[in-house]
Amino acid sequence: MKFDLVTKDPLSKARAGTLTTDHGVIQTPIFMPVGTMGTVKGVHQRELKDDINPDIILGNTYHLYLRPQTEILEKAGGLHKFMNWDRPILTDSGGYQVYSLSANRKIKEEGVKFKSHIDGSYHFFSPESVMEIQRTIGADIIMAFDECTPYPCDYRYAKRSMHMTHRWLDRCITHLDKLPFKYGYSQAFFPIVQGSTYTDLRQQSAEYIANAGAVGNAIGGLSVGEPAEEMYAMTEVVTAILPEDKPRYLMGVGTPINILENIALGIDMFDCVMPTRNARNGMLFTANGSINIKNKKWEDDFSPIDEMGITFVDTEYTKAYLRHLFASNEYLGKQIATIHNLGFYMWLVREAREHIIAGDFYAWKEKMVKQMSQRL
Ligand SMILES: Cc1ccc(CCc2c3nc[nH]c3cc3c(=O)[nH]c(N)nc23)cc1
Repeated sequence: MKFDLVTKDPLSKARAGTLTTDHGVIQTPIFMPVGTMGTVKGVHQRELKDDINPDIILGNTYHLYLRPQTEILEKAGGLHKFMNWDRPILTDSGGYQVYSLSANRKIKEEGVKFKSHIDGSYHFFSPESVMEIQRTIGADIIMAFDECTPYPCDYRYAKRSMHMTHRWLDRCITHLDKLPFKYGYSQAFFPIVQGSTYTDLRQQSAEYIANAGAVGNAIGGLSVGEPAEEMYAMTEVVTAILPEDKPRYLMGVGTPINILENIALGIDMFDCVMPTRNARNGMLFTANGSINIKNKKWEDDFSPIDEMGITFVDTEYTKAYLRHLFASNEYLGKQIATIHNLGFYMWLVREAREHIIAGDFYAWKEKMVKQMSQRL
């Protein structure tokens, strides 16, 4: 995998880049739609390509391991073939999902024992086993097996957990070196910085991850409920240490404003469940703030969903119609809102890229942050 930095912004640490993988090119800054179970919920792969056009989507090791299970994915020739998506895919390693989804899990040095949220059966993830699972899923970018510390968490716990994440990282790398690619294309491996919201731990973890010399690096342990200011402060500390010539992925972030602020701090890749999850709840993001389409005030508003929207739903349907679909619990409503929100997130990061290249990103960012803070 190759990463070329196209340009840098004079007034911030924002960068525009191009990431080349065996399944295609990724223009950064990029937003990666979450496709947990091998689908971006409610959106056909054809709509995804034609109307939202993300350079890369995310899959989930935890979910795919439990269902359809790795042997099915292997028989299919990997996740790309299974879901008929021939562009890049990134999979998370499953640690975070065990911590956030499984009722009772036991984290030990060896790995994590957990109960399936589907049928209650017991399973065990280790750095070695999730490297094998991610080889079989076949994503273009795979993540290290880490422990995402909860927020808040005390210093001692954060320190112990960070050192275990570093030992797990070494085990991932050692094991990965023994596992050939399964489907004839290469897979890039990203380690993950932890350290909770403690500056000294974040610096230690960033140094350790930078020394691993991977082709890309991720920042974990954030977007777990901490105040935005703490998220920005930790991002600043870590991006000062991570190598400039490698892509930086801030996991689980975030709102449109979080994304612009973190682009200014030198982040290149983002993922978040908000555009898809909030869409299913009738919450629409726009350049002028957010809209709760279920609100009665839209029931006779026959204006387009979003005059400045970039997807077909924005101009082909009215606010009144979309509100009606939500009021009647019609699943077309969720589909329309999902396409709108993902289209808005793609527009936002593409606009950011253009302004970084034009050299006026900082002023544009300040204007957008104000504009998007409105409640419509
Ligand atoms: C499909 C998919 C869903 C979600 C993710 C990212 C999930 C995610 C976080 N989400 C919010 N904060 C997060 C922190 C971490 C983290 O520290 N480590 C890992 N491995 N994942 C995180 C990746 C892929």
